[in-house]
Amino acid sequence: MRSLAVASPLPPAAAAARRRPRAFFSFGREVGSQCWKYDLGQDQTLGGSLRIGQSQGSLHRQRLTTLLRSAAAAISVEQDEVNTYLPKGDMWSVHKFGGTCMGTPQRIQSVADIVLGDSSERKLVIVSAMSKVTDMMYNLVHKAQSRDDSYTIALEEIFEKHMAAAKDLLDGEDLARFLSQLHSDVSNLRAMLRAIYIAGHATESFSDFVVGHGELWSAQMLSYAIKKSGAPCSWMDTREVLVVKPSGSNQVDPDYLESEKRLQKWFSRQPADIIVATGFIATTAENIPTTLKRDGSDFSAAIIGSLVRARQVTIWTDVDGVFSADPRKVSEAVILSTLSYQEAWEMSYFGANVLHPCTIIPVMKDNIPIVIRNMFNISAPGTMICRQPANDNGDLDACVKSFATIDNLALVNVEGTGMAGVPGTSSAIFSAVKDVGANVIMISQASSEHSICFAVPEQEVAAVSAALHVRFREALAAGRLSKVEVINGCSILAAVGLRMASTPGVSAILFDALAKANINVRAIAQGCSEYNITVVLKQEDCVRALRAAHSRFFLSKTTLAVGIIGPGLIGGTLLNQLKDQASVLKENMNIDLRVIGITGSSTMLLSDTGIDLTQWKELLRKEGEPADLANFVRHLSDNHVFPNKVLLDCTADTSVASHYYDWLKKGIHVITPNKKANSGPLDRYLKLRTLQRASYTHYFYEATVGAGLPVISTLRGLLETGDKILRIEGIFSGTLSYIFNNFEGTKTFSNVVAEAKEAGYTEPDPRDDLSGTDVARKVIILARESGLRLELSNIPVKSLVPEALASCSSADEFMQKLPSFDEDWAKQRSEAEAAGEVLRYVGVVDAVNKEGQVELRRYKKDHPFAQLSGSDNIIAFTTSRYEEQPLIVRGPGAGAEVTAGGVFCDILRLASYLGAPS
Ligand SMILES: NC(=O)c1ccc[n+]([C@@H]2O[C@H](COP(=O)([O-])OP(=O)(O)OC[C@H]3O[C@@H](n4cnc5c(N)ncnc54)[C@H](O)[C@@H]3O)[C@@H](O)[C@H]2O)c1
Ligand SMILES: N[C@@H](CCO)C(=O)O
Ligand code: NA
Repeated sequence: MRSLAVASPLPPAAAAARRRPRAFFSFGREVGSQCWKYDLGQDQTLGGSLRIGQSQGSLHRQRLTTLLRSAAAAISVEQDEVNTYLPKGDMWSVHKFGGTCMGTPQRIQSVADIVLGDSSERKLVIVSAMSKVTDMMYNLVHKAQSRDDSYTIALEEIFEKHMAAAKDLLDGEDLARFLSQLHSDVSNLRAMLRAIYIAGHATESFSDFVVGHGELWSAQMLSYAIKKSGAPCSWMDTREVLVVKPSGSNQVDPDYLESEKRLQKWFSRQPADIIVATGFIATTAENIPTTLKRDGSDFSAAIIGSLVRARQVTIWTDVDGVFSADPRKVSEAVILSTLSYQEAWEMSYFGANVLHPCTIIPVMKDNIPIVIRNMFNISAPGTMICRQPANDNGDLDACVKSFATIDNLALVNVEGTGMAGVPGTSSAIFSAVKDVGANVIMISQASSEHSICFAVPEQEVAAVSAALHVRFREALAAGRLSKVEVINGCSILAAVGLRMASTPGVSAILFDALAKANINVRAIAQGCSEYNITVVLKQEDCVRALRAAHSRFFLSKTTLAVGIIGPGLIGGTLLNQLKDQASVLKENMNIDLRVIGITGSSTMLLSDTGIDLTQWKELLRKEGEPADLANFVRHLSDNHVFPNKVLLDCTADTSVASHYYDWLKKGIHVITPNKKANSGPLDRYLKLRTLQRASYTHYFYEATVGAGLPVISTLRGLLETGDKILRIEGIFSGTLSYIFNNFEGTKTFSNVVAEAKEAGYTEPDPRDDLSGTDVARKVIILARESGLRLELSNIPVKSLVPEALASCSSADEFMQKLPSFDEDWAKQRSEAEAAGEVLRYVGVVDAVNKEGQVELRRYKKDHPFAQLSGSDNIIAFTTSRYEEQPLIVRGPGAGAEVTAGGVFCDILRLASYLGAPS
């Protein structure tokens, strides 16, 4: 049972007057019931006409109040002395409307409607000045004290603004009353500003007095607007009630006792069910007007909420509630339904636009919930800030409530062997920091005590560093301290959540998300309260880090920004597959793929948020800019919105492939069907793989061998589970497979080659296929994957390109001249046929002898290699485990759809490595 005392003893002087009646009333409310109990004191005689004896029972609050009032009236006790009128407790609901909510007469009317729509018995409404008015008022004072006489015009504008609003909103007597007050206030202000103008100076209290008029006028307008609908409503100048004392720079402490007394007094004079009170302004104990400084109106609402023990304080604003991260930086940020006081506190510290921490203190002590709601979307339930978050579902991911960032910081690192075990070092460091007035945002010291690092705002770091150099001059000279180092360009990312405390694994998830987004963490701090994990990172990584962490904790998508190089046959087909599958991936697998760049060899198309894939070709043609690979890659790596980025190289270009190392180094994942990197110079290949294995950056190339067939993944599976590769043998060329499967005597050789090219099986230049180079590359790729250190030149290759055509300047010329060799080919074919054999072009990785071969062989017609059709590849793995019967992978090994499908599989593999569900 909570005591809700509504009466206070009379002052001793009054109590001493025996003839005067005394009234000690106390009210209590049974938790969970609407029954009010009263106990009307001790056998009191309240004058001749009214006698209330010992009495106890249930009575409705309203009837009791009426009773008390008539008792007071009947015995003609001065109201001040009876002092029993301010009820407290659950009947009160406090609302606060900021400047934006009070921005126009229409909005003020909506505010009135919201207040009237609240069914609470009593309502206390705190309002700010109409939007921009506070700034206009400060500007008035500024102008006047700088002797700029345009202050008179500025004052006139303010007057006009309020007059116009009032005329829109009110009518009749109320309008007249308001306008007359406005006139009189403005003429007082004019006089006061004139004085400031002459003096060339305004004291803080003068300035506070002037500025507070914005709230006075908006409170009056709203109270008249509410009254207009017939509800009894008074307005309150909180300077009569709210007493505060300054406490440090730009801060005040409320005097609750004195404020409560004054509020009682005010209420006993003007009891009303709806009170509209001015936010922001207050008074000192000496009755000098002042303000509540930062976020003052929220603070007013919280203090008054506490004074009346409100059941709830609602802060109305223009957002749906508190977001899990800044929605300008994380588009998937969600509205939180509840937050604990501590969480709100932590978040507001980190600049999340929640509440000023001081706003939480008054309500926290009385356990009053604050609800943040959107007055422009009243269907949104908003965010409730209260003691116990209600939506604890025991889920590890739900431990983090929100993420916040602070930019423009510098880290200071003080390091040296002379610090360990020497008491007073940190005190000396921070007293030097204090002396230059810098604000320390975060501190971290490892237990070895050899270094202390802390973050300060970047603009304060020069002074801090200079002060430390002076303070530690001797220690630095003597080598006890080795350095005072400044690291500029830092940001803080903080994860906030009450339930992180004592839940293992939260930091692991956070750091895993950061590592996967290739973000380097420079410093870490977590207090033992465990509400907050703070990491310091490079400012340029900050938004990406925020998004990576947020998407890992908040069921939002694994977002992958994709850059496609080479929108030719494979690249173009892939783009179409991505277009068709994007929404399914989003829905079913929480993967959000955004193609933010496409570059061909002459034109490129860039987008910050994602290219519309239904018309990528048209957009590339119409809106494309000249291709520039360096700029293209920069576009991707400079994009700080998407945490994960991948470049898809769908060219056959050696020079594009030569950049993979740099891209991986930048933290950009690489996926490709291009064989050039893995079959290029061995040292480069090894360097690339070493880098990739040492980082969280991925490099996938399944489509380089057997197109979409699971060749690389099968080989890896065998190797990783400890199997030993003995031999890999097969038909690795879709083109050559197609050619020999279809070169059966009915068509010429050159015709079949043209068909293979037409079907999209060949390399951009079919000579790469016919020369055996393409097969040799695949053999090299598989050999290296199996651990052999071979160069392309180590593999003897039987070329099918007639020597005379090797020097053709283009693929077209080659195709034109090829028919002149048809006869030779017809001859070779019939010789094989006569022997009951077929021609097949095969590749071999001989892991035992550490060598590879690529050659045209003849096989009996019943050999498995002779049974293929279309562009089939067949790859036989002979291993320790598959020694008798090889493991065989077979199927179409070239062609646009299957190859693009193989690349797509790699993209999804990447997404799943990055945290998408598998
Ligand atoms: N066709 C298949 O069945 C198949 C199968 C597996 C792997 N691959 C590989 O896929 C890759 C693409 O083959 P494709 O058939 O789509 O070739 P393609 O010639 O149709 O497409 C390549 C595209 O890359 C562009 N390009 C070339 N150099 C570029 C550069 N430096 N910068 C930007 N763009 C550039 C070209 O303009 C063209 O649009 C090749 O590496 C190939 O080996 C193809
Ligand atoms: N040109 C290649 C494409 C697949 O890598 C082939 O024919 O096999
Ligand atoms: Na493959």
